[in-house]
Amino acid sequence: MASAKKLPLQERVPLARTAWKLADLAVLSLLLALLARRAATLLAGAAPSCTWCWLAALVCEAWFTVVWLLNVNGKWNPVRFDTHPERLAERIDELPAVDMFVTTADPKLEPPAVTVNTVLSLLALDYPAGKLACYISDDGCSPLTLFALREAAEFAKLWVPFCRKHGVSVRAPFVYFSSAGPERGGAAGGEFQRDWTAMKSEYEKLASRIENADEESLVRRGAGEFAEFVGADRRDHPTIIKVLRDSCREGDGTGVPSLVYISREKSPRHHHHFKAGAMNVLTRVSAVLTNAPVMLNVDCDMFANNPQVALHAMCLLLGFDDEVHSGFAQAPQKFYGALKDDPFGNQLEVIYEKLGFGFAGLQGMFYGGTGCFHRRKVIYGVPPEPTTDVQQPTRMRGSPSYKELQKMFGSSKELIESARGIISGEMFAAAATADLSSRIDAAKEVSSCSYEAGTSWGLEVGWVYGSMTEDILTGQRIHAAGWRSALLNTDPPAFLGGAPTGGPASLTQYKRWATGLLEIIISRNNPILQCISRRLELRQCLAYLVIDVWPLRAPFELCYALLGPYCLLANRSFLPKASEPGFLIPLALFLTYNVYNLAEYMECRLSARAWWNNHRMQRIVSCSAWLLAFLTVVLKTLGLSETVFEVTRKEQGQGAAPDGGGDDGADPGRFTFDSSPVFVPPTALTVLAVVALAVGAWRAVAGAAAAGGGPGAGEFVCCGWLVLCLWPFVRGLAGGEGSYGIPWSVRIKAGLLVAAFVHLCTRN
Ligand SMILES: O=c1ccn([C@@H]2O[C@H](COP(=O)(O)OP(=O)(O)O[C@H]3O[C@H](CO)[C@@H](O)[C@H](O)[C@H]3O)[C@@H](O)[C@H]2O)c(=O)[nH]1
Ligand SMILES: [Mn+2]
Repeated sequence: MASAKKLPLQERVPLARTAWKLADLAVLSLLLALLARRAATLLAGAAPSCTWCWLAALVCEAWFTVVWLLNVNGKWNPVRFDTHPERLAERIDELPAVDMFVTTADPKLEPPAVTVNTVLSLLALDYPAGKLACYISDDGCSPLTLFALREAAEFAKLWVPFCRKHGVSVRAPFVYFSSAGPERGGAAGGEFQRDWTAMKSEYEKLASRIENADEESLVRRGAGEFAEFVGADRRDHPTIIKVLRDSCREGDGTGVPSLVYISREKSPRHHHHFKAGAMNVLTRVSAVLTNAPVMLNVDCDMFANNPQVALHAMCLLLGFDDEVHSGFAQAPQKFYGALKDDPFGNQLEVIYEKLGFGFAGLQGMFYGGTGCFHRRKVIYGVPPEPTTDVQQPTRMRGSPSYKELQKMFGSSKELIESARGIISGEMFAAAATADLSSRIDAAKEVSSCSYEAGTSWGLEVGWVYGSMTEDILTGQRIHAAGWRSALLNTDPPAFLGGAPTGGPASLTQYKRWATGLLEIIISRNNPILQCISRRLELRQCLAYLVIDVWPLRAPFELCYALLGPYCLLANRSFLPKASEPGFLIPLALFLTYNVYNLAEYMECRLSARAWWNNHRMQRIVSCSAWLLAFLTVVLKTLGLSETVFEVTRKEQGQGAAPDGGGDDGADPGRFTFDSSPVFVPPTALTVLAVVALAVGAWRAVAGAAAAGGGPGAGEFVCCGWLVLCLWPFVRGLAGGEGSYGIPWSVRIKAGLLVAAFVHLCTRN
């Protein structure tokens, strides 16, 4: 297809980081020195007063060293991918079709106005409209969502041509109209001004129709359109599919892609596998309707921020000599209207910038669940074409028989036929001509609850089941099949979404992620097994472990955090005295580690405050969300509880009319609480640390410290640092109106834990 002279569509650029590598090794040497010294002290029987404290510290520090090593591996050789969409025209005769998936699950937590903006931004992408189709999965089975989308499909007929005509830079209308008014002079100025004003008023009308829609009256008046919602329960209803727009049929010349609404069948007798289940239904429905060889998926709050994103993605999917290099192209998650300095530590900028680029330099970027372009065949479990130097397993090589396909994909003839083309690697199948509505029956068949029974869906085909963090798990399966993946780092960022704010929502999200990660670790899909038995590369496996071990870090970090308060209360020590030379090692480690992290934030153009917020949140998350995730999975393993996907609340402001967004004087960056059990351990830890500091200080002043064996500067610093990290809880305990204060039920449970711990410490 391409002659050697032509310029490449993408370039893989290794990023130099010599100074960082030295810093990585410096921290590593300090960690090793700490371990060596502690082990030597223990072996010599010289641990002052508390051998088991020293032993526990040794175990924790050994674990921290392992985590550091995993991180060093993950970040060691970062690469960047530069993409050149302007070269597509000369390199490629035809662009492949793209099916775009949007998932939504709850019209209350995910307001339809938010979803609509995401959908509009996708419909208006710079890409041949006939090659795009947008599918929305609604697990909330909400007539409001359908209504909003129906309205949006109408609005799109004005919006899409407007965006194309004027080269609008951000095509989610709420963002576009919330920035400054029309600024353009010259000849086009007058016309643009008029178009802009008209468009803004149309959008406001749309937003208010969506805002004012009322579920009951929609369903009541629902003869035609909403008839299927009458009596439908979101947990128990037949499939609803609506073709809101069929670009083949409607010759209105507006260039708006097809748009399909799907609420998959639900029944209490079947497990629905949350988002992974929704993605698999979207995959199958789109297979029998448009069957594009490339699929883009975004969460309902993740709008396309760069209208060229699909073209950039094509540079990665089509721009390598071997397709194995780009099984998928993932954009880093970035956030819209994010709070200043990341008070809840969930904007993940440094993680994406350091680990994301690091992954990209190994087998490839991890799949992040949203903002990702997949090859359909990769999702179908097809391994990459063999390159000359690799011996590959033969699964799904050649053309599988009808029987084999049926076993994998289920009994739908239409699906099997469409899968055949995809498996053979066809990227430019002629678009089907029959209209979409004629294939609704086939689409309903593949979205039924029982369709997957006995097939490979959720195992070797589609999004993998069994983890709340289906994205990491699915990406891992793809890498284990031998694919590599690319990082789609465009400027401006490809997609922007919402990060949760407030304590409860942020910790719930972290808890879900950690729960899912632990589910991966203890399953047969864990990366170590995949590395041994399949084609997950060793360093990629170790990089995955950096993320996968989040919940396992909780018990170690909690144990270490308790050592300081324990020693102050029990009049013991677990660190060398300030007067001993051995003290310099933990001191240097503490300083170097924190300066290293701070420097990472600086390099990512973030503030010192953002570093501190993230550092602090990581301590909080570890003893709350990760710890609870750990316990939840233990209970699940014992068969005592189930894990569920708790959907993150999407900020209302995002979809609201452009000039809405009232400010009631509340401080959105301040930590909030509710009576959820996640708040109990950090509350207890806060109280404990404060009590321990007070007892330790009193003892020091009264001169009652155990001679030689008692706590020293190290223990005080540990305890003090803990209080600083848990400062939001100190504030929450000290008072605070409403959700700014820690509820009494949490305080009482925490109080009981502290009392029990203090009793243990002071027993003898
Ligand atoms: O039963 C469900 C539950 C969720 N969703 C959708 O899944 C998406 C992600 O849910 P959200 O509550 O926004 O979770 P986040 O924590 O923000 O999502 C991150 O983490 C998830 C894994 O835990 C990934 O699936 C997401 O892509 C990733 O952005 C949303 O579009 C939901 O509508 C469903 O479709 N069905
Ligand atoms: Mn989200």
